[in-house]
Amino acid sequence: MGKLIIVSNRVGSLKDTGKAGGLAVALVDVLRERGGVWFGWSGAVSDEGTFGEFKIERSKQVELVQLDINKADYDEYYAGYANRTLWPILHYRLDIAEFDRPFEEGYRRVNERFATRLKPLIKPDDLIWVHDYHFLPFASTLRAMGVENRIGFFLHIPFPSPDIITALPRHGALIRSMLAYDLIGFQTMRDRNHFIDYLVQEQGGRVVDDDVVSVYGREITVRAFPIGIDATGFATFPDSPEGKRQQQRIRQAQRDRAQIVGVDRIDYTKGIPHRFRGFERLLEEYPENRGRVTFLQIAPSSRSEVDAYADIQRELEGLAGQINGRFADVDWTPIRFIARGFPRKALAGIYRASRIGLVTPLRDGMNLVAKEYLAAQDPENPGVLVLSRFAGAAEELRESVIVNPYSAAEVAAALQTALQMPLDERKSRHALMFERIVRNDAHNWATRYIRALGG
Ligand SMILES: O=P(O)(O)OC[C@H]1O[C@H](O[C@H]2O[C@H](CO)[C@@H](O)[C@H](O)[C@H]2O)[C@H](O)[C@@H](O)[C@@H]1O
Ligand SMILES: O=c1ccn([C@@H]2O[C@H](COP(=O)(O)OP(=O)(O)O)[C@@H](O)[C@H]2O)c(=O)[nH]1
Repeated sequence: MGKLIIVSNRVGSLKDTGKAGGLAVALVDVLRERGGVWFGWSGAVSDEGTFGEFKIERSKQVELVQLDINKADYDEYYAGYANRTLWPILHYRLDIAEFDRPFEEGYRRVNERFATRLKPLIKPDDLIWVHDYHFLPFASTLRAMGVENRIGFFLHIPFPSPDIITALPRHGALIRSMLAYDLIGFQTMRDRNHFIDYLVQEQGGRVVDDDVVSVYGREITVRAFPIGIDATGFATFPDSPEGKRQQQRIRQAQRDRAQIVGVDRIDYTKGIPHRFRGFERLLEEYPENRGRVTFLQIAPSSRSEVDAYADIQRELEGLAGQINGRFADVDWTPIRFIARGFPRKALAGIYRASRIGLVTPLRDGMNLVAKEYLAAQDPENPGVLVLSRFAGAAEELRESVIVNPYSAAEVAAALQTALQMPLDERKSRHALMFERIVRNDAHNWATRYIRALGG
């Protein structure tokens, strides 16, 4: 059995700092089991860029191998084609995407340089697993260099219908380059079906078997693999010292008030302003909640060099101020908006102390916060997850209160339902979903994918 090579823009960590997400931890576990390499960007920008020395971290049979990129790569690849063109289009936001950025510019250059640097590390039996929209053409670049290994791809973000994806200039060339993969995985059946529709409608593909599409003489497996978290591990976090400390702080400050919590990177896909308006509508239409319910939004900044991200924080500060100005009382502040991140053990305590987890993206590949909120609940007295129908997680978490995030009235009604939900119903909904996220945890997800790839 050859080693596993994981390629992704962000690379996990071998140190258990508690900061790494469940996904990073799960992938490191899988690498530890069979030995392997995790290859990607170091997160640093330097003059040598991809021509510089590898930054290597080793532990037993796992190696993290990382490269810098240079300023032009950062602007054209990460902050450029990946996050100004692909990210908005794949999240259905044609209105803010940049259409005049050819992928042949920095995006393809960085893919080619990373592939060139990876090539000498590849042995004939190795399995290669490439992640996310930063590296769509990676396999085709490797194939052009003569690499014949099994290569799989997993897309962490949505894949929209052909109507939308065909608005991407030169979509045909870019997506044809993905046909060099042997297995292409998506978060949901919806994304998988859109991709197959695209291959059939735009590239002359033919579905030959359940998950197999024949296109340009190749047979590619296209399947949904909804990503999981380390649910049993995360369930212990509220009882960690940091988790307990946060619960205590909230309970002291909130006394018997019900807390609603939202946790998201500041991103226009997450629907945070819509969510604020939904909470405002709750206070308007169900006035019995005034003085008795609070909303805490945690929102670390993200990709702030990209214009579409720059103004969201200011917009949220304005909205929170407006809503607080309108409803606050001397002893009650309706919205607390915190524009920075928290470690995951602290988040777990915050989730446990919150009566509602409010997860309302306008589009999201999966949304791990939804799963973490459930994992952190006390099974004997769980809170309620209010979840957007447009999060990938909604395909699995059917017992949450599902909402249309665009409708403030619907969000307000869902919050009211959640606030009034009897204990028995909360327990039964939570038990069903918790059992499901334990069964499909991050480790099972990775193992299933690798098996499907032939590992
Ligand atoms: O690396 P950044 O630019 O700082 O962004 C953070 C990550 O955002 C995206 O996350 C996605 O993956 C999650 C796990 O599968 C999924 O739950 C979520 O819905 C997605 O948005 C992005 O896909 C990652 O590559 C980024 O590292
Ligand atoms: O202050 C924060 C906010 C978020 N997260 C973590 O960031 C991840 C967010 O993943 P999700 O799939 O919800 O969205 P993404 O940001 O990947 O689009 C989750 O594991 C969160 O626990 C965190 O550690 N601290």
